[in-house]
Amino acid sequence: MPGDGIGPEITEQAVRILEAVTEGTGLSLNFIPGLIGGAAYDAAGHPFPDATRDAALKADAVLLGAVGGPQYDNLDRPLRPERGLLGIRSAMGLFANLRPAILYPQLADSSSLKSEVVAGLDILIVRELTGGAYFGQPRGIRVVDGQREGFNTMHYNEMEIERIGRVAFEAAMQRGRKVCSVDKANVLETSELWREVMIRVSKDYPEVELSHMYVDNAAMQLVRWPKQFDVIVTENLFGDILSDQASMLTGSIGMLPSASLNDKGQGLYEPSHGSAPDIAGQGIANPLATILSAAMLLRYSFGRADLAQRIESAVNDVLEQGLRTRDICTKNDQEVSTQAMGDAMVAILRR
Ligand SMILES: NC(=O)C1=CN([C@@H]2O[C@H](COP(=O)(O)OP(=O)(O)OC[C@H]3O[C@@H](n4cnc5c(N)ncnc54)[C@H](O)[C@@H]3O)[C@@H](O)[C@H]2O)C=CC1
Ligand SMILES: CC(C)CC(=O)C(=O)O
Ligand SMILES: [Mg+2]
Repeated sequence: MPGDGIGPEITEQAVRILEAVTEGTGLSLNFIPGLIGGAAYDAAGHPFPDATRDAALKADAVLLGAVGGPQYDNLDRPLRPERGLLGIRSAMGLFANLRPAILYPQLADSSSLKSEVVAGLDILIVRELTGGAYFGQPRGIRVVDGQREGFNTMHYNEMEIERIGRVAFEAAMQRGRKVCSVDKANVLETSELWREVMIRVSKDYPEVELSHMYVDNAAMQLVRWPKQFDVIVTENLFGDILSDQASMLTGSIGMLPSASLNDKGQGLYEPSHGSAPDIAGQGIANPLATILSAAMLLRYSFGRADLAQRIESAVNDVLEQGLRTRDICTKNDQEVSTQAMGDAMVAILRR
């Protein structure tokens, strides 16, 4: 599902990479195109058409570009492209969003932070994806005392908190065995319950160290000393914001992939960034976040960690060759287009 803006440019490259890496491996992927976001609104009058829903629910995995654009910003809210994305996340029950922020060593100078602050960075943000203010009812704009007032509702029940907690603790068991739960328990009741449930879940994982941090402090700590974190688990809105922030530790938001998983073994894979209308159609978008999301697709939806690693190692190789899209290009590098980055990746994978 390419979606809008740079979506078609970056998914095109990710599909080429998936085709190249699976060649001759016994895994043959059948790609079914799907409309989502503004592209779906233009073609079918809705950002998440029934045909897209049906195809998504039948698929093993969904690869998605991004949705949204200024031409859609004045549509009624239910018809906006972003609602298509929220719709597919909800329809597939994709409650667990994994956003790994890993610094490829060649990009230490592309980060806005000092290289010693980010060198060796490897953190995983586990973001709850189907609850919180993005989905809470009631919501709307109403008139109160003659004034228009916007309102949203944030709520989380114990089941929702527990299941995302378990995802974070299980992930930590495979990594550095530390979970930092980020909340706003000094102010919000949802966070008070969140913290209580995280402590309860942690009892089942005695090898994992659980800590808690308020979200404002977490935003500061992420740029002060990000390597203190292993796994961060947090609710939907906080995770959305903190993951964009963490992306800059890796050099660019164009490097941050994501996997969104449900409890039926299905997944949706998309870069953490949006449709970047400011650079759409220019052939300069970084396709690596989407390509790394395709690697996550092979790992989580097809059990092919071997193929995922081949893609990740090819990303390392193209960076080693000095190839950079504009967002990660510093003065000694060779700037290449979205397509040329894809070409270089395919050449490495077919070698
Ligand atoms: N998952 C999704 O589909 C998301 C969609 N959006 C939508 O995207 C549209 C634009 O939103 P923004 O806030 O501007 O966020 P954005 O993530 O699209 O762009 C932010 C900045 O990062 C740059 N950027 C993003 N991806 C890049 C890439 N792969 N290579 C190089 N540079 C890249 C953009 O050029 C822009 O300067 C809006 O309509 C928004 O609602 C925003 C976030 C997520
Ligand atoms: C556009 C939003 C629905 C989502 C978002 O910003 C994200 O998932 O990162
Ligand atoms: Mg976001």
